[in-house]
Amino acid sequence: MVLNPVISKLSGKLVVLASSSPRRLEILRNAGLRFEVVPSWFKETLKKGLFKAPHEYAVETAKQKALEVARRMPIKHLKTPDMVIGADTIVTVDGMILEKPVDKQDAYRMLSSLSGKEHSVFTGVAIVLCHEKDDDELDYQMIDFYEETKVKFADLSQDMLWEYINSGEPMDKAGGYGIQALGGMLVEYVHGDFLNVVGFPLNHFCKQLDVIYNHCSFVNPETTESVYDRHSSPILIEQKDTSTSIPRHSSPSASPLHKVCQRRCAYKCCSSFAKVNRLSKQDAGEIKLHNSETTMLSVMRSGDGAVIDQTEPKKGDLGLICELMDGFKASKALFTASKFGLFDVLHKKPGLDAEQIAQEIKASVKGTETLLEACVSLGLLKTRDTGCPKPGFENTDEASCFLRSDSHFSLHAYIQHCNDTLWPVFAHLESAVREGTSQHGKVKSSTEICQVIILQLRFMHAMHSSAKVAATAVATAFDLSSYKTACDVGGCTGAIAYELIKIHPDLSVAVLDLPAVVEMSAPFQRQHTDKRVTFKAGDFLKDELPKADLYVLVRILHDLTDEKLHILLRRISDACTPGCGLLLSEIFLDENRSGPSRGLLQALSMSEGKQRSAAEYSRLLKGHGFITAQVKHTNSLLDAMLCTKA
Ligand SMILES: O=c1[nH]cc([C@@H]2O[C@H](COP(=O)(O)OP(=O)(O)OP(=O)(O)O)[C@@H](O)[C@H]2O)c(=O)[nH]1
Repeated sequence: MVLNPVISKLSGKLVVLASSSPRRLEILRNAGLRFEVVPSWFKETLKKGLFKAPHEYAVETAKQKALEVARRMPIKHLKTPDMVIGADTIVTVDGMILEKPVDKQDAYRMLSSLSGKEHSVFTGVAIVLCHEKDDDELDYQMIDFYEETKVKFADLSQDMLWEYINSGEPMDKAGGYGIQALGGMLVEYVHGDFLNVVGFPLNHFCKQLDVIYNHCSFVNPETTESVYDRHSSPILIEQKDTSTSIPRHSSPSASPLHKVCQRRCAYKCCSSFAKVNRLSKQDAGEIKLHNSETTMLSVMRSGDGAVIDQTEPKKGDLGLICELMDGFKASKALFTASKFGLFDVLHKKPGLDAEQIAQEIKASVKGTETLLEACVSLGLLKTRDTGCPKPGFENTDEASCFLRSDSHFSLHAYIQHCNDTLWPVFAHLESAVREGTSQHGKVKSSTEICQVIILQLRFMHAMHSSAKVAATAVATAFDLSSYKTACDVGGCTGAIAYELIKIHPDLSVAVLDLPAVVEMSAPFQRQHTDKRVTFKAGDFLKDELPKADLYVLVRILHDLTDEKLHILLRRISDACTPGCGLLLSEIFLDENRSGPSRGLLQALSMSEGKQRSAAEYSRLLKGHGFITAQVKHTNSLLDAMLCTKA
């Protein structure tokens, strides 16, 4: 028998606490909840500056912790949980967010900033409701909320502070104190939920369970039907079209588009608001559930059921517009840092200060300082306390992984391509839109002919680097064990081919590309000794295609005119016998063409071709005798589709 009947609704379900915090475990165990503990591997590195309010940071971190476990469990633990709970506790004082101290000095800095003052403790909580799917994708709904508690600290003397720090208690606790133990002695008063300070707002959590299990029937992921309160209490849901595919390991970037489609919420949370997100198997579609206190939208339905959006301006909208207005500045800051080799310098010598970095990259100190600060704000660099007045700088994990020129997944060359080729093309976007033509010609005409080869090589470097990042997702998208020979049509440097043979030991791949490309791709193959990848020079629109039982088309079709596209598909179809496969990899647009932004923005600079949805590609291929067997939204740079020749 448990005090809160809602807890009992979870009996028989696989509930997972995505946390290593012993306090959260204890709070939930004491409440009678039965669950497994699977600590999250999500690193708490979200860029705080990107959040409008501190609680949003805590909530987002909680979401990412929970999602990481929800995604990992079916793969690593071979079971899909019914519910995953994630939480993140932070302390805010004087506009700063304090998490767990990294060392004693950090604990001292935190505790002295709290001394004699009132501060806020926020715990963000995420509840992920998972739905098992036939394929290996995960459908889930996300409920998130936060709780705020105010705590006032007494004046703390130096002795007291150090005695407390030396007790060891502060180290694994947000803000550097544990209110439930020795830290309780530092506290003058607490306004709000005590357990929230300890790490988990139990009361609010139970109220949310009540909403989930007693008051709401959630959206059916298959039909995207509306949410209705069983007791007809009005619900307002804002459906956000997050059509941009979100990399499974990254923090979500919400698409700007909002579609309002629901009713009002009767449930009132005490101090916070609740959100319900739904991300389908394409990680698309987000739904927010507001309580009536925070409702800023009024929604009506017209006679034909269409939604009339009477949205009043709200603060969030300005944030979105500012983000878009500044987007080009952020891109250029990344390109510039990359061009100066900043991420390579900081990889070799982490912790350098601005002056030392300026010397290394041969730039002005003032300019370097400004660039470094911008990079920190964008989450590309982080500062390091060197004990000197000037901070040191180091790469974030993302920069280490993708921005160094020598890392395995380096996007350095692709970023240079963005800077040197795409940036000037986008400067002509107005003309491109007005005239409906690509502006590549205009930009290229100013280029010396002798530079063409250098440009071609740079382009190959760019394609190679982005192909390497996408390669694993493409190569692992489907079971290709029944194919023995493949032809990567327009396979350039062989980045995809080498990944394919790595994943599929019985496969050998012939890469077909133009003679000049094959010639220039030699330096990219030096590190590879495997003879299962061969290169054949030829024009895929004219020359004979190598015989294979699997044809691979990665980022080819979107760039071709309709005429060329049909020529190529007809040629591949003619080369195929029944049962042969076609592996197509592109960015697949949503069926309503509302995203993902990566695909739609790329279309703005495309010379001849067209971006398409999976269904559109499927129809095209069907016209050439290929039946689509499987489609995979990989959440990497490219999606994939496997078809069979009928
Ligand atoms: O008074 C107290 N305040 C805070 C705590 C504990 O502090 C940590 C907060 O850190 P976080 O939210 O990042 O959670 P982790 O411990 O790292 O575990 P996760 O696996 O969930 O990331 C939390 O443990 C609080 O309980 C305290 O004990 N007293």
